[in-house]
Amino acid sequence: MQLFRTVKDLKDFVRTAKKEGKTIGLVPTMGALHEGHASLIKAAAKENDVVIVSDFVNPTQFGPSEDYDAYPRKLAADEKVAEAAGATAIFAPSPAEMYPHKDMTWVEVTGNITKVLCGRTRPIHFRGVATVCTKLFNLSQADRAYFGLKDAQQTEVLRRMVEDLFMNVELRIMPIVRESDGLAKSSRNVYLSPEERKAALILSRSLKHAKEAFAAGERDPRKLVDQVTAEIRTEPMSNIDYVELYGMPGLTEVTGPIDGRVLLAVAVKFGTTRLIDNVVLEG
Ligand SMILES: Nc1ncnc2c1ncn2[C@@H]1O[C@H](COP(=O)(O)OP(=O)(O)OP(=O)(O)O)[C@@H](O)[C@H]1O
Ligand SMILES: CC(C)(CO)[C@@H](O)C(=O)[O-]
Ligand code: BAL
Repeated sequence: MQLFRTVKDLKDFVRTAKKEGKTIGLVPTMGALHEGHASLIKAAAKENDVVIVSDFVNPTQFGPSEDYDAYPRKLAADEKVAEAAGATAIFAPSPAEMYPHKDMTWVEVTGNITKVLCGRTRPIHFRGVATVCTKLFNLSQADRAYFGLKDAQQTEVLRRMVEDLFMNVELRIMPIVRESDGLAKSSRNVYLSPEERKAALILSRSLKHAKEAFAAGERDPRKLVDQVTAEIRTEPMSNIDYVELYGMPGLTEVTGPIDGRVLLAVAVKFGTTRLIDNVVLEG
């Protein structure tokens, strides 16, 4: 597996791969790779000749009081995980490589999809994600790009961007990988104290109960949301940011399903760590 630190080196690699008629899969990440990322890399390796993993903590998607500085950076370990999962190359640029000019060119998806849910507390977040993903799609010339459904709103924002800008990349959305006790794998889990880690299990547990209620016939969005909210509140260490449904009329301004799915999504803080999770109810 090759490591590229510069835009030029990545471009040279991509040019050669394209000349050889190879298909390219891109897995955008912020590093600190875990089994969730590995599942995306494995899927990409199955479907493409070449797999490029980007490993870049993107400054433009963090708000001023967020965890950009604290975010874990582990390139040496990431190289091992990426290679074992089947990556051909890892692209780990500096912020100056990715953002060479002070005067920025932004890509911004407007409308409710970027303003609700995570957009309420992270108002500049999706502009940073859309901008960096556009750069990564252009640099990698990927045929397919792989994202996790854990960041469900992100997948919907990117789907709209790709559609609106006629980008030549197919988005492949993969299921959430969990710890054996149910906690969704996340690079931010390392911030949790042992007590917070235990408390955080309320997310997957309450979502599982909502799925059971939906399977038993519950179709009132308010009741499903209230059920999850009430269960999360039984955990004293939790501090709810949102509990919302996607793709079901009645409760949220986000219209339309995500990738054809009805999802119940949550964002909850445990201490200073904000975790997100969701469950597919239908689709
Ligand atoms: N548990 C998981 N299962 C499947 N995909 C995942 C999982 N965790 C992250 N991903 C996906 O990996 C990609 C890169 O995510 P990122 O590097 O931000 O990791 P993360 O663990 O989600 O970190 P963070 O906790 O900061 O959100 C995204 O498409 C994300 O949805
Ligand atoms: C897609 C992404 C790598 C863009 O920085 C990031 O938002 C993430 O890790 O989900
Ligand atoms: N996985 C989303 C990256 C972020 O929270 O900034």
